[in-house]
Amino acid sequence: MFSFFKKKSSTTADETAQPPADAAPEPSSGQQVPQPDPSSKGSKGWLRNPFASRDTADDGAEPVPAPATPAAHAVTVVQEPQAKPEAPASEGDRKGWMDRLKAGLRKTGTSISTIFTGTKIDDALYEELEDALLMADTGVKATNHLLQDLKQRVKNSKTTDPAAVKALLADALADLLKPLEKPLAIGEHTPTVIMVAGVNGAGKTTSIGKLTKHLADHGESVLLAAADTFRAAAREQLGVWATRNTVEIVSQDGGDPAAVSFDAVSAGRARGKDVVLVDTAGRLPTQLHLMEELKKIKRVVTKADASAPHEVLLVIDGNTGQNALNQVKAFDEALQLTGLIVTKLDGTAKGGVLAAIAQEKPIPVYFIGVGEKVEDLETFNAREFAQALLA
Ligand SMILES: Nc1nc2c(ncn2[C@@H]2O[C@H](COP(=O)(O)OP(=O)(O)OP(=O)(O)O)[C@@H](O)[C@H]2O)c(=O)[nH]1
Repeated sequence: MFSFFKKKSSTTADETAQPPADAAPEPSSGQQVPQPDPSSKGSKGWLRNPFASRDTADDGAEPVPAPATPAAHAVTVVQEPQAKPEAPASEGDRKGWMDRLKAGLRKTGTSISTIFTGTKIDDALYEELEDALLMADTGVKATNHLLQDLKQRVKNSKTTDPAAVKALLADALADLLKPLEKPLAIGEHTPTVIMVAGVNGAGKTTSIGKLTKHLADHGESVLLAAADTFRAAAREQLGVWATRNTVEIVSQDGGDPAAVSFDAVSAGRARGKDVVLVDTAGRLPTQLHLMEELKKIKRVVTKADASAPHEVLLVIDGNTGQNALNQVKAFDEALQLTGLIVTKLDGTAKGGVLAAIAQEKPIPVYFIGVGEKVEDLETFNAREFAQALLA
């Protein structure tokens, strides 16, 4: 069931001809780095990159962009995705995921579901529902929208059974969430560069790891950029995922995260990778200098590849409820987000935040996480989510 769309590459013959001459600078003397294996697709072990030693790393200046081939700047023609998700899931996978999703969302859903156990549809029921939705961090706007929509549906259906109202609420919720449903598309660009941001501990590295596994399992070549240069543990954590999935990683102790990102994207181009995933350090939107640093990473990625980043994802922790909506707004203003990953929906009573996002800042939710295991990250489906929430 985990899926992404593989678009046809719009890369021209010229683009694929040769990487820019300086896209793969030599490591500085003294640095111990293995050389990349050009035939690394499917090779064993991951290769520490030889690109992390650019002298642009710590001088504060933005790295000089690699001179791209003329064709690399050509306008890319978007081709229709081959509208079939990779790796259709078996029925067993699907059932397993729905069970995990239901179990994960139980805390949010229980308080809403119990409202429909009475015998009458009256003002008291709607008031209780309003409270429950607000408690689930659905937010005032989305709660009002859902109540209005639900009352209309109840009127149209002429039902007098509270249990039927629950099913109508699931429909209203699914319709509200529908605009958030969008698959991650890769393959239109080589590589597809995905930058990942979020506050500390939101689940960025874990989600990147899970995503890497899914992509690698589907034969996509992935290169990871450990652009969290502050925290050694974060780099190590990403390194573990790289090892586990036998993908390459560009990593550097300290230094400038923008330089690491530049090197990774340049390496990704030079080595013809399908996907480059850039893991950035956690930060709060109120830490303005760190938000400026994120903007710089994005600018510098564009210098390495004029069309990149192709996706800018924000990872949000579902437990943070309404605050997650504020994060979406703030990070979007800084980075112009293209998608979200919502983690830790397991065990939270605040799963309603997705409705608030749909109502106030409908940025696509590519994936949701309901646990720490690799199979606990899945594509977002509005109807499934609404059904699981009110199960
Ligand atoms: N329960 C649960 N835990 C999760 C989920 N996703 C991530 N985690 C856990 O959340 C914790 C933080 O995850 P990280 O991936 O390290 O978060 P991060 O955003 O990279 O953290 P920083 O690099 O410090 O900003 C880890 O213990 C993960 O196992 C999820 O969907 N559910």
